Amino acid sequence: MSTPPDVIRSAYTQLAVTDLAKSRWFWVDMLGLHIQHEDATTLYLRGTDELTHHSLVLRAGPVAALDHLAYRVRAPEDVDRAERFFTDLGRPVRRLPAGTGTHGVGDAVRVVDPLGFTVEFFHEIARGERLIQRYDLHKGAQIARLDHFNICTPDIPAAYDHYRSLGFGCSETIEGDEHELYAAWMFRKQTVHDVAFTGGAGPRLHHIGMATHESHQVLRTADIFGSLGKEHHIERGPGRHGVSNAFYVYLRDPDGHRVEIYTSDYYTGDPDHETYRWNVHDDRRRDFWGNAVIESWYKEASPVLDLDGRIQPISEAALDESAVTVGADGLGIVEHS
Ligand SMILES: O=S(=O)(O)c1ccc(O)c(O)c1
Ligand SMILES: [Ca+2]
Ligand SMILES: [Fe+2]
Repeated sequence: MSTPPDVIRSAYTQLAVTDLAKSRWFWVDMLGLHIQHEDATTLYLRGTDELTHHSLVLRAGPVAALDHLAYRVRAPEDVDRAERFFTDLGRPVRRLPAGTGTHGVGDAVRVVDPLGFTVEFFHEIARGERLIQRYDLHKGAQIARLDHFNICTPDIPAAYDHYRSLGFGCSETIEGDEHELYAAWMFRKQTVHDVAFTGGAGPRLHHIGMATHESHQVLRTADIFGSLGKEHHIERGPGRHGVSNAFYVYLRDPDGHRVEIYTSDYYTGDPDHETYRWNVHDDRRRDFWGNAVIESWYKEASPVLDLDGRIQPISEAALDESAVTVGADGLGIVEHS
């Protein structure tokens, strides 16, 4: 296997949206993302702490779908490494020299990875002016930055193996009594995850996680949607995660794309960082206070496009976490002293 690219972090998501004006209302007016650039068909957005051009691209299209995920790599040579790595895997690969891909991004390569997701690897990207202390421009959810991608895939062990081959660490897992893998959180930057896997039919995008600095911004997000009678966009939470320990709320945008407003996870940067493993019967794993996970959160997700913009066919999952029940007493089977 050839040398993998040196991935720094999850960097941006490009979504296809069916009504750019409605998406602008949700992502800019309500969530407060900063418009770095826009044209008739596309919005380029970023959070207050982000110094690169964008972390979310919304492009008008006929079908709501994930166009591609994008990871930033450490050096220009890592774009070549990515091209070679996925070519050697026999995967579809398309080089996008500077000026031919996403506005603001330089030389890049897009691949369809072994899980069926269209993924871009780039190094060069235009800079954005520093908004970190422009509190006068921090609006809505006051999102600081993109934190992670969460993808639905039917074969969690295969997803784990693929991302391990790209040098990702594993911070936490959800496992069955026989250690079958239901979910995993994997990282390159030194926090809980850049990517996580939710078991289910796939390839589909489960959600993008956007980080705020404080839990009061998560609560404020829910309050803003409630204030405007738009509470139907709130799908799950606010609450405290077991996995990651983050405080969260999940929203659905006008196309049904899921976004998580997420804050306060933890450092994972030491070389001997150990994976924390949850039992699938522990009902604190996904919500630390034992609140149930709404069915739509397990079942609904966005389809993904291939390199030519066609919807990728999906395969059904072998394991279904939502079908796993906790103990009869309502307590997690894993008894805690
Ligand atoms: O619900 S989980 O606690 O498993 C969870 C943890 C971290 C996340 O980013 C997430 O989306 C979900
Ligand atoms: Ca319980
Ligand atoms: Fe998440």
